[in-house]
Amino acid sequence: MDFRNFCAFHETMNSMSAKLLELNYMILKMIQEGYDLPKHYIWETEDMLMKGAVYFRLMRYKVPSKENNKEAGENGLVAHTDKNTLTILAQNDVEGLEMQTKSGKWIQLEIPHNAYVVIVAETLKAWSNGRLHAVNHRVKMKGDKERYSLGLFTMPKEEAKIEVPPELVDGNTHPLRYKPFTHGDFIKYFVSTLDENALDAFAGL
Ligand SMILES: O=C(O)CCC(=O)C(=O)O
Ligand SMILES: [Fe+2]
Repeated sequence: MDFRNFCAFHETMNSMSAKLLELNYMILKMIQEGYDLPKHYIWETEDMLMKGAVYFRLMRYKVPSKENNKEAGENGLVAHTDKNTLTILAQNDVEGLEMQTKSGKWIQLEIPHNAYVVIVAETLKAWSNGRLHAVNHRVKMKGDKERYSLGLFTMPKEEAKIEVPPELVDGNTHPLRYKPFTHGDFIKYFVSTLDENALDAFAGL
């Protein structure tokens, strides 16, 4: 890539990440409005859930080799839940992203051209008192085309205390599921255990 092309590419990536970040904030706001939370939460929750690092990643998935192809295409990304707040993904028109239903079945997404996928991550699940589901997902490559995806991942600050708003707690239908925790402690615990259910360690009172 020559320098001029590189600058144009850089500019496109910058304006795309800015737009996706805006969309990320907009979705969070819609979630809060959907729960009918008092207005002051909009700022407080943004501060709690969105003011840390923002990662914008381009991912490349190679065409599976012949041997792997025979074994139903093991290339891709292992099953996981995201550990940030909200993830927004875009892809070139090569499918491969799969989501696991609550009953354990894997479904391959058919993502329309130019569409985005929004994934609720673990911290947002905790904040919502488990009302929002952080879906288990993976990438399985099968065909003969490379797949590219672009992801924007928003995260709380390390020291941000994740607390369920009292409005989302209801003794009968939604008792408090997570004690307040800092995002840094959650990530430290996850990195040291690599336990996909790390959030459970912050459950209970
Ligand atoms: O590439 C994709 O579609 C998914 C990527 C992903 O799940 C991740 O990076 O956490
Ligand atoms: Fe993910």
